Amino acid sequence: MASAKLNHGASPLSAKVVGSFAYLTVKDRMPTIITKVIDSIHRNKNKFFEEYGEDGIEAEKRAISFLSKLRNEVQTDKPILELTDGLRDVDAWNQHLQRHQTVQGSKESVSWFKSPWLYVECYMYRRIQEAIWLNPPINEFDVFNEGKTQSFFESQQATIALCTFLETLKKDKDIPSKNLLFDNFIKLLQVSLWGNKCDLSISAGQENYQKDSPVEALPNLKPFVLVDDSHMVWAALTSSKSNTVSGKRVDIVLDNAGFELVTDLVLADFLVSFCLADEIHFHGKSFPWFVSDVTAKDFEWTIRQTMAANHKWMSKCGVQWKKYLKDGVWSYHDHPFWTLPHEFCDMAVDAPDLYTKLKGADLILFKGDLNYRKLTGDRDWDFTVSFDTVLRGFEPSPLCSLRTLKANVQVGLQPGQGERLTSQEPNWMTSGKYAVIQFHMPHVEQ
Ligand SMILES: O=P(O)(O)OC[C@@]1(O)O[C@H](CO)[C@@H](O)[C@@H]1O
Ligand SMILES: [Mn+2]
Repeated sequence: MASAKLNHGASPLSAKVVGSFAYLTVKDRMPTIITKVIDSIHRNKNKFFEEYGEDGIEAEKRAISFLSKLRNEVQTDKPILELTDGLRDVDAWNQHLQRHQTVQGSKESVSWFKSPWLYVECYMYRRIQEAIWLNPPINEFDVFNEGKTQSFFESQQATIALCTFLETLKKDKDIPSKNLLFDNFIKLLQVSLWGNKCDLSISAGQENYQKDSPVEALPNLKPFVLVDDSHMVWAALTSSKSNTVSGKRVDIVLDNAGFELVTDLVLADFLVSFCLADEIHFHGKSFPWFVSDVTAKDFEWTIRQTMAANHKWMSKCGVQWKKYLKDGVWSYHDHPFWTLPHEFCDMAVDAPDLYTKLKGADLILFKGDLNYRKLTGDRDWDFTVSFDTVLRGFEPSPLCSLRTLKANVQVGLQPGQGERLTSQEPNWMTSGKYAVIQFHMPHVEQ
């Protein structure tokens, strides 16, 4: 891996700043998440015994002791350690650690409270994975599975409403006018945007699900969309410039399982059903990540559950999604880069294969807050700096971030807009109440 530039741009958010959201996350929310992981492993003790006998119990104990040690390292601001579990991303992580040690001047200075928040928060999830992975036979256990499945079941009513909305559109035999198609596209894009409100890591695993009809709620949410580039997304999707030989491809870089994933699948179904895309590539995580993020297992499970639902339109959607996958119209991809702590501007150098793959898309939708933090480098940018500027050359294809605000980074606002919000609602950047739809078109012809 070539050396990356850690020093590009404004300073990274960090728990160094006492009282900041990053500080409160490292101090309170991250230890709480580790405690919940320990609880979840402990609750499954009987299951491990049934499956693996005494070996399962021993592994449970060892994993819990790894995790207790990890929690102590966070709480006492210990140096970040090298990974030792031999997984394929170990070198990338350890090289990244060395870069930080070089920049910060010593091994001791790279620690939970002194280093960039983005780095240490990602590292915590990787260490949780290490604790599981190093302890066979429970090494395939998803410590966040219960929360993800619960959030799916608890959003059932909203899922039914959304699937019914989609199937009603499809049933209408008339070819929709371009205006109607646009209106419905905007609706489903916004539903997918607000689906991002339902992540479990911001609430440290507390219940967080969608109860109402997501489409009907949209007009009330409009004032909370601070930047709305959806017209540009539409233009990118409907321009004739795209690759007509192999068809139009939309990539969705997924965020959370549960209701958010349902909103993404419905949007993807709409794009294909109304010929706005010929192919959808979904990108997920290769191990459990940030409490609620989608893994391959979650993706398959969600489609299976949707198919099996006891509701005509919901199960019809599930059957259609399964068929899209079988026919190769939809495909699921994971790449180790998505679970590294790197800013996306380093992708071209640090994961050139993924960057090249993304270049094949006509549009990339980046879901959620963590993807926004990685797009912007999780830095203390001025609110008015442009989205184009902070991407710092990351432009594999036309791209759009659909994100509800849950971290102190926001760019592309009007002069005074951020300051006004700060004076009215001090926690506007972290409450999940506000959102952005931010688009970027590459400067050079792809
Ligand atoms: O990417 P997502 O699921 O929208 O949000 C992830 C998240 O909850 O995790 C961090 C909190 O610890 C924040 O960056 C962010 O709010
Ligand atoms: Mn997430």
